[in-house]
Amino acid sequence: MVTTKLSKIKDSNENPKSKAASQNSWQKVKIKGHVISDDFSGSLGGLIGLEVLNDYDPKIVKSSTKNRGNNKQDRIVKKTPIKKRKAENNVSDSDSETEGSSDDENIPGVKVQKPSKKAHAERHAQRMLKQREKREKRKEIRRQQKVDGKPTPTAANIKTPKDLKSKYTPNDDYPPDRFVLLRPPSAEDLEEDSEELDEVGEEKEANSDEEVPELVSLTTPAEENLVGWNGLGVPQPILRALAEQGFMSPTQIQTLTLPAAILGKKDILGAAETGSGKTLAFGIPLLAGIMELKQRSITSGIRKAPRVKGAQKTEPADEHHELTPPPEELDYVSGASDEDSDTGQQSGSKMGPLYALVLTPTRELAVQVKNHLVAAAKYTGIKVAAIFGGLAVAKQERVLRQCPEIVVATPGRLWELYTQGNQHLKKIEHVSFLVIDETDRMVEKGHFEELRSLLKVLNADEQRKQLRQNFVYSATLTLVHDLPEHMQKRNMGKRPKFVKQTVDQKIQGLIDELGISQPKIVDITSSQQTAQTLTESRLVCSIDEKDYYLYYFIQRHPGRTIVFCNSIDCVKRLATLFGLLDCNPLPLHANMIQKQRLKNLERFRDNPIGLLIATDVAARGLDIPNVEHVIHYQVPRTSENYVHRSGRTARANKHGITVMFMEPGEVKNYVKLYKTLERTEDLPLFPISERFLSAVKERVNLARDLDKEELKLRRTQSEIGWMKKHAEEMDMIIDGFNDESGSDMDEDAFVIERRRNRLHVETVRAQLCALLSQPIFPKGFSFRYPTSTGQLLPASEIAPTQANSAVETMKAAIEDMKQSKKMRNKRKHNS
Ligand SMILES: Nc1ncnc2c1ncn2[C@@H]1O[C@H](COP(=O)(O)OP(=O)(O)OP(=O)(O)O)[C@@H](O)[C@H]1O
Repeated sequence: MVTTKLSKIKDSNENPKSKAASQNSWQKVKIKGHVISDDFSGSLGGLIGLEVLNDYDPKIVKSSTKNRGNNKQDRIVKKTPIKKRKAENNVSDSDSETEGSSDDENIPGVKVQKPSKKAHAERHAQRMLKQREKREKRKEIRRQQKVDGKPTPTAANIKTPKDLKSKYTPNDDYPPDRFVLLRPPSAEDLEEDSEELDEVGEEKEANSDEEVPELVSLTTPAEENLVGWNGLGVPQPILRALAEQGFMSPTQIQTLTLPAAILGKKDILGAAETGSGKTLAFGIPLLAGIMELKQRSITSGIRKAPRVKGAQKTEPADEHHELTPPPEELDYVSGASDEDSDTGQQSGSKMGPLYALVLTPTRELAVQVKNHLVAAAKYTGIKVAAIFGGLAVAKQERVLRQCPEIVVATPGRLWELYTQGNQHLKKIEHVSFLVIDETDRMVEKGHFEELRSLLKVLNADEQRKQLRQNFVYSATLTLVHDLPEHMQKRNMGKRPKFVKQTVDQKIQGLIDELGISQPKIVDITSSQQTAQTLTESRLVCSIDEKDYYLYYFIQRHPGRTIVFCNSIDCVKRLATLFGLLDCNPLPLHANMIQKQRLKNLERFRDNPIGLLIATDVAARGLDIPNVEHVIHYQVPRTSENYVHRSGRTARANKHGITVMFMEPGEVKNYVKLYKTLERTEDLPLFPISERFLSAVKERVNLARDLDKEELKLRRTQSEIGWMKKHAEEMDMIIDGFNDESGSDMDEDAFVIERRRNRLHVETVRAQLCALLSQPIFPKGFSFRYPTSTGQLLPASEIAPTQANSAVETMKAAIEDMKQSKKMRNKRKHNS
């Protein structure tokens, strides 16, 4: 049983009468069981609610009492009764800047010495004098600022509890800087001594005998918004970096998982829609955990492991890890190589542990996750590196010699380097944090065999496995499939042989496979699986017409667009065709060299009307801002692919649209997908204005023609090249092969044919060029499409600014469909 001041807050909130009564003194109450600190300091970082503690590490409960003497920060935000403040000031007068806490009275051994009236009057006079001087000084500063221009408040100059530490108190026991900033000071405040905060209270105290008001007016609205992160345990340096990126409050998945991950040290299995901020949901706990381990000078094991029978006690790895190469073996020269940028902030020691391993299914995603972590780690000094295939092994080994504390990797390259005996990667055996992003994809059978090998290494030691904190995330973690057809057929008898896997079974399978011990499962995916802000649609056509509709869509609705195909060949063909149509397509598939893949992504990011044509290699995780459209050129093979492809748009609460192109042969796949996603209604049809299709077809047909002719020419060219090469080798001269001029001397039919081909190509290209210079849609064109009642929807129903927006067009069409359905029902009812 512990006495706390928790009751006062509860009382004052709930009952106005008791509020008045309790304002003058804290009510001591007895609470059975665990007590949670209600303050916003201490290792709880502003925890929490009683109910959540059941899930948390017992350390937290202990620390709530341990840190009671250090509750500095709540003074900034809470109202303190003036009489109590007076007593506190008297107590702490000798270390004048330290404001007393009401809790101090409860600390055994603290004696309150009552001063004489005279001494009090003297001190009061001194204080008043000092305040007057300060006021003058402040006025002078403000005058100066008016002349020079005011400093703008930025996240960088937000005053933190740590910043205030030296000014408020010389107490060395001030809690570590893992506290949420509750009331960041304003720019003006930055110019003044934090001592003033006390004095403002004192000044008021001198003038009136009322309560000291909350010191809230010193903040800017932007900084105040950071309060959204309160109570989640996010350390201040991370918070500062988040504020800089404009992340003023957590997303839902972050709110739900961060306390359990940071404060409870729980394993997390998280499922949330695409673009909902899952990367930081695991990124922040990684960084916070590493900061904590560094503070505690421990290199491995973020949490206490339960004792395993028969297992030997694992000694924590020491600070200078034995597997870290000695400095003389390092050939890294600071600033001399481009690997600098790959490890985020690269400075200081090359000796160091590997705290965290993040595994991703694709190389692009590894780079992106690394970048997210580097941005969030800006003020922590934690180094992050990405290791993935397609780049030179030697380069990546150099990166690893700098001992990044977090390694983000694809399983293949990681395993390759590990088995080659890389010294830094050897440390994965006792890594403190493991993240498996896009987990459902990573553990799919037949993929990422290296992951299984890695898991064997990671889980080899039971004790270490228990010490490790695991994070498992995906948008489709809890998506379960119907039984395949052949199993359904075999289930026809009385007793079904096969049963559909449940969500719980799927989760349990993951827990067993990954060796997770203390999971907290958070599933906030909606029943439709895709983002709430996504508008979904489909377009039914023949295979041949798909190119027309794609060109129509791109021309009609300019905007950043990703086109997904099921095969590399399809990507290549479309990239060539749309290149000829001057759409500047950027292909992305697994057969491209890695540098080109990354370059194309960069270009796509930079172009607001960029067109990326990709296989499913780009389906998962890629966070490209403001992708407006996702086109499924072919119906995806799995529901997961549909959800992830579609999730490249409508991210972070932005709006986006997906259009699925469907030819009759793909209906079967569509139905399967529709069932798995538990849809009850067909996807609505995307509206097309037929009157422009002939112009579209003409251009696309010419481009196809040109493509064919160019291919023919390339083939003959390469044939000639081959023959020429062999003729030269044999020292032979073959008529016409050297001729590129088209002179009359050529009688050879082969040469004449070649010249004709070239001429045809040039003619078609000129025709296409002329057509492409004309717009398909006249300037100022307002979209009118046939409604479900067969009439044209008046253009006035779509705002002119939104006339080009595919989302708005689709929304208007959906609305129209609803209206006509209503009308039909009404007519039925009347008749
Ligand atoms: N607290 C926040 N406030 C505002 N934006 C945020 C916040 N956290 C993350 N974001 C932004 O939201 C976007 C999506 O985040 P992220 O890539 O982590 O999504 P995700 O859930 O992992 O998506 P996917 O399932 O597609 O991988 C990113 O641009 C990220 O910077």
